[in-house]
Amino acid sequence: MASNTASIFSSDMSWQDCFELGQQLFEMEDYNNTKVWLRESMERLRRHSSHAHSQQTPTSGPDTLTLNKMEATAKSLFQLGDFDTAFELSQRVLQFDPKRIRNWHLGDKGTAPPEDIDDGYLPKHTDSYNLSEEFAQYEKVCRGEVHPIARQELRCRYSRGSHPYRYLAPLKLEEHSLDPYVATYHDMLSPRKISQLREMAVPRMRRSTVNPLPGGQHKKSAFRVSKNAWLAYESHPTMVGMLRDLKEATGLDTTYCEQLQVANYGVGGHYEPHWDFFRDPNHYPEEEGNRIATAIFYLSEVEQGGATAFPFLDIAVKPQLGNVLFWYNLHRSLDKDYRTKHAGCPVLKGSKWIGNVWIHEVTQTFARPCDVFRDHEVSLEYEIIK
Ligand SMILES: O=C(O)CCC(=O)C(=O)O
Ligand SMILES: [Fe+2]
Repeated sequence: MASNTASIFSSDMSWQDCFELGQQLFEMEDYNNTKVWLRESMERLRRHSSHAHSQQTPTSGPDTLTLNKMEATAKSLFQLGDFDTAFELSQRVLQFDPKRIRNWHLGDKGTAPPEDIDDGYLPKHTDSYNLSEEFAQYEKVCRGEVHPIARQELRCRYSRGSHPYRYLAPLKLEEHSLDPYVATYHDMLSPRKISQLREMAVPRMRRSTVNPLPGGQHKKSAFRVSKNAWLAYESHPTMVGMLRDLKEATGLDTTYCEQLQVANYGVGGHYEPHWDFFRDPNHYPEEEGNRIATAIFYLSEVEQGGATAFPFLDIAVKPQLGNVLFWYNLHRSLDKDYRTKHAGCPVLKGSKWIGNVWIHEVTQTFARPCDVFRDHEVSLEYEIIK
């Protein structure tokens, strides 16, 4: 499979990439696929090291941390009864650090400490969701199997947004869908500002969580595999500027936004289909209202995978450094627009960084007035999983 992917995209996956994928799958309790990827990874590591040996070039084997992970994974696989894969992993560990055999004879006292104790952990979506048409469609869109139909009305154009300054410096706008409205603003953040943001976020990054119940505990979940940090806009002029630019572009008032959420996905990282609006009013402050719109600032590109996908709209947006993907989560009537279900597709190669801005509904009355008629019915059928 790894070589198939490589032949399509003409780039190869390293043994570390395959190992990372295997580990993610293990975390998701997908043991059949775990086995395939871990074995592929070990085979590649074996080939990599024997090639280096035959060329008489010094090879940099796995570092201590990786060896610890390999050892811990082998142990878990052994306990699950997958002796062959456990054996294969152990062989590679011993190849690079033969002294470890002594620890194994000492039992638990000698093994590497677990990296992170998981207290609350939610499984992936239910099996029935993974078998649904909707999920199959999500996977298709992530693979780039989209069928652009009747999109003649969509344009790439210069936009003056809502500020006179933008007559001099118009924005580069690419429309993906008019109803619901989904668009990209190109070149909104310079590489220098992106580096600043990422540097500010790194020390605060923690494993992302989801919170299914209002007031409930935030939990790690296999349907959202990433790390994130929250940054206060006022803490740096770059972030103040991001809100100002968004306001100029969209006309929306950015007074009521959550803090900036910087997120990072490694290989295998993803965020399965979800809505950004809250379904339960207890989840958001009444005086701010629900999340009317989302703006994703792309803080990196991704070599393979990692698109933002809208399964119902047949849209997959590839991260492009400095671009902003913007959409409305609510109808003009402020009803939830169920067509806006979206996902962060799995990263296959590289690393993905984004900055999420969530703009709330209060104070947008003049920027986005409602129509004479309530316009929510078109999206109701998308609430139900098929
Ligand atoms: O990673 C992406 O492209 C989407 C992220 C997202 O939907 C979210 O953080 O709510
Ligand atoms: Fe989202």
